[in-house]
Amino acid sequence: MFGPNQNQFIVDGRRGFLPTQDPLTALPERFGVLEDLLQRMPLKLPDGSAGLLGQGRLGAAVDQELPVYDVSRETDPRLLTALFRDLTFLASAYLLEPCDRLYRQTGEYGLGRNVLPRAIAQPLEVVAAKIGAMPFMEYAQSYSLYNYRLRDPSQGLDYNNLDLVRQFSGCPSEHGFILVHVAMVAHTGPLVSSALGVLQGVRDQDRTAFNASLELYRDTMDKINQVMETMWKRSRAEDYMSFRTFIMGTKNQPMFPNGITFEGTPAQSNPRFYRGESGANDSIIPTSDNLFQLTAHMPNNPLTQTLRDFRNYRPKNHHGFVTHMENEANHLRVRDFALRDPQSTALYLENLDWIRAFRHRHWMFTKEYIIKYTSHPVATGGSPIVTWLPNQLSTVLNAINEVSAKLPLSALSGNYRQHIEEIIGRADSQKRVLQREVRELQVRFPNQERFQI
Ligand code: HEM
Repeated sequence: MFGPNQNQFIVDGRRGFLPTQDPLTALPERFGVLEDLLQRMPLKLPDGSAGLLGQGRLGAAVDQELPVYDVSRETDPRLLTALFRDLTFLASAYLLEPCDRLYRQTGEYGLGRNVLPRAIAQPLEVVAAKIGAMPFMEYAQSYSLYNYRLRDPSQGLDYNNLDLVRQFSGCPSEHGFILVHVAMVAHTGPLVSSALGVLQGVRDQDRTAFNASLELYRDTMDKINQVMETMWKRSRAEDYMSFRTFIMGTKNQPMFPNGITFEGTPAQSNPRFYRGESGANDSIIPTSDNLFQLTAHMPNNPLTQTLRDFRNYRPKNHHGFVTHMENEANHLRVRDFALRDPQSTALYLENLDWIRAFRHRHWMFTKEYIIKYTSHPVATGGSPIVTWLPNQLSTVLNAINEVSAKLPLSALSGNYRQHIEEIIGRADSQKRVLQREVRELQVRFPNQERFQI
């Protein structure tokens, strides 16, 4: 177990990056008005009628109905995380409701509300401080990993047994989008244990144990990628823009040129700028980047600084684990240890290939779900839409190229050698395609931060 404390997110070989207990799905009665507003909030309600967002009445309903809850005496970590989830959902709906309405009429976002009212701001600030989060919607503790319920509690965390707790839109594609993330993260127990095993293998200079952990990491990444592939059918590309507005942040976003203020809080006059909800706050890829020392090979540019900034938007223990991976892998020189043996080098390459597969599929998602439909230049997390993801994808492609140059292919046997050759060839051709795509997209999105692939 890594970093035990009161937090709902522990990081261990059992639950991986999921919360240690399944989320609290409804608030206690004393928070009845908040629960009721959230039930009435979605664009479309389960009976097909328009909810508060669908009627454009969410802001007014919050202003008229929501009391200023005193949460200062709440100590139950499960309730605190549920309150954080629920207040951040309401905050984002409140701030972005005007953008959603305008986007649906004109395709433009206009301006969001720039003041978070006291009834949301005050308890949110308190709850966020208690769980060690920024007071804004995030991937793990609100939108995604703390937003599922088990249909049948006696069954496991399979996608078909999952349902949402909170939603903005209420459409099936929103359900699929969020829960595919959860179903992927449900496989991260072995990812965490094998990552620790890789480090231990180097520490003990135990080649057999090192290779066995690399194999488990590879096989787990394979499973995670298989679940990721189901996104295409579980969340339709043409629906994504209809619920994406609500997960935008206030940092680098033209809808919030002066940030937002939190009414009735000690720092009320300070404008706040927060990154929006994004899969970039998931910990699978940062763990992989760090374990395989890819982060150390990222170019020194503003895009890589953005990658670092994203790492602050996650539960404290996720952050601690990801940082531990980076420090230990660099200290132990995982890559050098792998390169001293052909079998380890091949396994290391296979792992790089799964990171490539993840990022390549992800780049396809971004083109098909977003870039096809909008010229808005900033992604929900505040990164430039056409250059940030390629910055990292090209780092992986380059690493495959560099590592493969050091692998004596003749040391590998028949079919396995062929498999590794395919990995090398694919990375090479994807790099050329990516170079061309980014060049072309930069014409349509001229002000993106530039970089060299
Ligand atoms: C329709 C599906 C998806 C779309 C359109 C999408 C879109 C994006 C975009 C635009 C970014 C850029 C960061 C930002 O928000 O500013 C991003 C980052 C990221 N997303 Fe997604 N995403 C999708 C699904 C997923 C899934 C299922 C995962 C699984 C955990 C995921 C994990 C990530 C990661 C790890 C990053 C950072 C990538 C990197 O470090 O290179 N995404 N996503």
